[in-house]
Amino acid sequence: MRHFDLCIIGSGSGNSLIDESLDGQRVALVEKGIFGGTCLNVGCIPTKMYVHPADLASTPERSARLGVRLQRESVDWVGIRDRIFTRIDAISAGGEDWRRQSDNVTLYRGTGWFTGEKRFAVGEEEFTADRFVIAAGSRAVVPVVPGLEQDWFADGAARRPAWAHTSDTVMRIDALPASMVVVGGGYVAAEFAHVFASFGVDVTVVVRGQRLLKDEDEDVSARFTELLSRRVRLVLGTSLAEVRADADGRGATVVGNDGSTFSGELVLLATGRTPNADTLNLAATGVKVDGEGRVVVDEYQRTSVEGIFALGDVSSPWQLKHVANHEMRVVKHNLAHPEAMKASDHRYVPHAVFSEPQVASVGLTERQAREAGYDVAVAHQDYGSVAYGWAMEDDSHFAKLVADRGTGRLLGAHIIGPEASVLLQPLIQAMSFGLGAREMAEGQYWIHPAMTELVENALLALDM
Ligand SMILES: Cc1cc2nc3c(=O)[nH]c(=O)nc-3n(C[C@H](O)[C@H](O)[C@H](O)COP(=O)(O)OP(=O)(O)OC[C@H]3O[C@@H](n4cnc5c(N)ncnc54)[C@H](O)[C@@H]3O)c2cc1C
Ligand SMILES: NC(=O)c1ccc[n+]([C@@H]2O[C@H](COP(=O)([O-])OP(=O)(O)OC[C@H]3O[C@@H](n4cnc5c(N)ncnc54)[C@H](O)[C@@H]3O)[C@@H](O)[C@H]2O)c1
Repeated sequence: MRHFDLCIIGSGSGNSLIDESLDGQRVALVEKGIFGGTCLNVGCIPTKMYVHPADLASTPERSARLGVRLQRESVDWVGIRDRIFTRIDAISAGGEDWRRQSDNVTLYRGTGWFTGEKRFAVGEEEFTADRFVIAAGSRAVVPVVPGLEQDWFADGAARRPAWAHTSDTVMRIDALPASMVVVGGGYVAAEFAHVFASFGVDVTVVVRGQRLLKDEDEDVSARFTELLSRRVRLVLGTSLAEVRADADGRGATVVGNDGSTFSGELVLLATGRTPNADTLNLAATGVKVDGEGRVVVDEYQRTSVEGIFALGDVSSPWQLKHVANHEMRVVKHNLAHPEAMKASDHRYVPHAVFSEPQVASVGLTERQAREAGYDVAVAHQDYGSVAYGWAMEDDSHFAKLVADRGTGRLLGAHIIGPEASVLLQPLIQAMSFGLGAREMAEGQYWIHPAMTELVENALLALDM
């Protein structure tokens, strides 16, 4: 049986582990799907390559109130799609070729699973390795309701009806549908609702709760829900009970728990992602999994088995690429320096939702801070209160800061509005490096009249 020094399962963030620090080691890299993983092929990168044209396509909606009347003439879906995937597919193929050519890496293409203690199989081949890194990611969850078959969405499935999609397939459709129903109220629903509504599709979003982006600070989530409802048909408080394919096969009808029905040429299931840990037969090698289906890791990304690490969506409660990348760098260090391991830093993990409007957030919401017992100061600053916001005639967006009067430091920062993901970054920096809110506001120049004055004024508005 073949033996490796290291086996990496998953070519997303796992592929980035391989560099000159592994020269001279025999490495097995196992990948069952498109080379390069979720972010590159079906996640962050293509979605944002659609979001930017969508921002442009929706400009007429925003510019008219400033006296600039524009018209969206047309959206060349096929042109946009092919531009995006010609670029991405080439990166994926190039990355795969590069790995095939490396002297010390053996690329296994297929689904792998553990067959024993540090023993692994891919198809007919079985091998052992001294060390493993489990970087197998997550997959879209398909609700178990009548009318949806789980098999349609399995790897390489051919039977899926043309109307049924998850984020894995919806970006490659042949033509824009006239109408679509999005099920879910999280990141994927928010981003694709923006993309398709901007491109002229009649979008209905069906959410089981009362708000979209329910894990955001309540003020942000409430404002986002209100603003998106101006752009799409938003149906709140309705659980998915059934999906009925239309008789002519050209669409489907989503049925809510109260019997309400919503029809679309396309149905996008945006109902979360689950770790792929359950597909790896981890019990055979003794790696523990928690109640949420995630591989259990400690702060050094070590699993319950010595020499087996895990990183990214398969083990992390944050299903975010910057978290997977951070954990990958930690694992890379810990593989090379077992005597001086580094811990992952999950203190201030930010995220952004690239919808219209954008939302970005880090740290505690106001409710979480109060429940944790802090002496909480809160500042709420409207975009429209600073000079650049006047230029935009903004009346919808804001930044909200949550701080601890005890230490003078920020506990959380939440922004909804244009470039929220960029405006948040200095606040992430302040929290990460322990900079006090007042010091941050007063200890530097803020360019006038840039939008960053929103952050300056929010900091100054904290009553501390
Ligand atoms: C639509 C969408 C948009 C997103 N946008 C953003 C964003 O804007 N910003 C952000 O931070 N995050 C975003 N994410 C999340 C981000 O893509 C993930 O957090 C990240 O890609 C996870 O990386 P990973 O390395 O853990 O897993 P992956 O990149 O998924 O890699 C895991 C790999 O393992 C392979 N694999 C799994 N099981 C096996 C097996 N048994 N045998 C062989 N191979 C196996 C899979 O095929 C896959 O290629 C988005 C996700 C989606 C779905
Ligand atoms: N910009 C980004 O960083 C970005 C973008 C897209 C995805 N992602 C990552 O991918 C993950 C998956 O995104 P997502 O939007 O699918 O998940 P999510 O967890 O953000 O949202 C899932 C939504 O589906 C609803 N839901 C779940 N089960 C349901 C059911 N049976 N019936 C009806 N509704 C149901 C939930 O209430 C929630 O509104 C995110 O958690 C995020 O980490 C990140």
